[in-house]
Amino acid sequence: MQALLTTLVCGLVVLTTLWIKTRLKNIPPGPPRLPILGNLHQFPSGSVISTFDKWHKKYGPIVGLSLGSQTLILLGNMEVAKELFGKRGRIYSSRPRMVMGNENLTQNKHTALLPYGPKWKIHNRIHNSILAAGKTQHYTELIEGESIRVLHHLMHTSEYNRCYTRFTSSIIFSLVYGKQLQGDEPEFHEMLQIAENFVAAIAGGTWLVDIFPFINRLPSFLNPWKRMGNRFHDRAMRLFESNATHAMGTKAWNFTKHVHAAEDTSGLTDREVLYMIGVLFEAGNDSTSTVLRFCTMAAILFPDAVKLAQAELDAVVGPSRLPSVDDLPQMPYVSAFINEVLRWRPITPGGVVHASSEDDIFMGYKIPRGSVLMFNHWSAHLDEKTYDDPLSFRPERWLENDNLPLHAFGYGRRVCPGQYVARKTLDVMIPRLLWAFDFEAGYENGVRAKIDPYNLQELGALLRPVPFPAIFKPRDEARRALIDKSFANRDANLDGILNRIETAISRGSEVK
Ligand code: HEM
Repeated sequence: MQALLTTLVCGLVVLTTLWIKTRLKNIPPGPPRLPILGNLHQFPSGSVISTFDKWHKKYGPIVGLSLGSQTLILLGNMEVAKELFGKRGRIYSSRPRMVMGNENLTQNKHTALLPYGPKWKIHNRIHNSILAAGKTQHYTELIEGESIRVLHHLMHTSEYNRCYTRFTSSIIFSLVYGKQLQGDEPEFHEMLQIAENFVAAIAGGTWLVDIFPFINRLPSFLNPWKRMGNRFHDRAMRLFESNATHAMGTKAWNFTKHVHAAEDTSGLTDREVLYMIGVLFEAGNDSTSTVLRFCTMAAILFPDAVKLAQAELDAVVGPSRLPSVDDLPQMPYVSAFINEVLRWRPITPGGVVHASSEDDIFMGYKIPRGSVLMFNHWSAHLDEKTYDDPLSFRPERWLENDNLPLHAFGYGRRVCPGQYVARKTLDVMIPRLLWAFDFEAGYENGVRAKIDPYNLQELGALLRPVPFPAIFKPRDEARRALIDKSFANRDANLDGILNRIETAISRGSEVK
């Protein structure tokens, strides 16, 4: 009996090894693999981005790895990402199976985790109905109004992190639920916590249930992953429902009303619709505010670039009015500064992973069906073949070459649908910050802090700077007075702003 068992186990091991070997034959080059384990033992436990970057430097722009039975393909420059996610998007636009993330925590309702298929297409169509470039042009008034609050707060508080989070959250919350956020509302904190818990749960390493998906079929009392998923999902659902109820009861236009009145949601349940709307807050608040944190870091570390941007702002705008997005075409250096922030520290260094749905051959290599593909934004944005002196923060590079690629928002069919809102938010806020303030490192225990541009936190798909103290010094009294006056006179009537958005959208007019 024991001999039979040993033969069976040995047979299974040999078959698995042969299967993996066949599957991995001719995949793109990568670090040497062990039988069965593949590259699991080399998989970084600390900084993923620096290990992947080393592999790209050694093996080229496309690196093949094996994690047990899973094939992982890293894409390290724009050309390969464009080819696979762009031209061959039909087969490279899905997501890998995520038992914990997709099936348990979000119960097949989170846009970013859905496989490519009919349900994702409905989410994407509806998201684009409100976030496309043509719609986003009408949100300038809302974003500019919120930006004045940021300038005013930064003159009175050193808590710029909270200030940026409130700013980006309030823009999305106003559009989606028709309510501006002051920063102390319970629903705001609950939304932030759900988003944070979601990122932490997805980032917290591989779940046992993802390695052995069959255990997810165990009954509830033996299945802590499902129980945790149910609790998490119900909590998010309750909040999305109560936010939507508030949104439907407001006087003015908002995204929730638009979806219910004007979009074809057949194919989704009512709860899926609420979730699809709620996802926008999760995806949109931390991302854009993190770019502002990196912008602040760059502004402290590179005062010469700030001076050049300020000289341009002074020439085009002067001290007696705030810059607006209409000024940007006359301010190439300031526009380049914004691009450079997005390039220098990509906030999603590995993008969001894709999965392939067919076997494919690329550059002579095999990419087996079901491979996981990661567009490595960090390596792509710091690639010395694409960018001269890539580690330096040099806005000038965008003026020297207007064909430089920038793909902070991903590529292909899964490209970020919020990219235009995000970019508009940065196009409003960054010039205003540069116009209003000089930037300095703050103090820690009475000593001037040393800001390290490599002091970064990798949390799942997100890259953030480790919080650092910063001082925002108004550049002169005239600017200080103008910010105070603009804050006092700002139009705080959100309903009016939202109604103007609705009118502009329904006319399809080109007003900003
Ligand atoms: C600077 C800010 C932002 C950056 C850098 C960013 C970046 C990204 C990236 C890299 C992806 C994955 C693309 C891929 O799979 O290839 C993504 C997905 C997504 N983003 Fe953004 N994003 C930002 C802001 C926003 C905003 C403001 C919203 C909503 C209002 C948003 C909504 C989404 C959604 C819903 C997805 C999932 C798309 C899908 O799976 O089909 N993002 N974003």
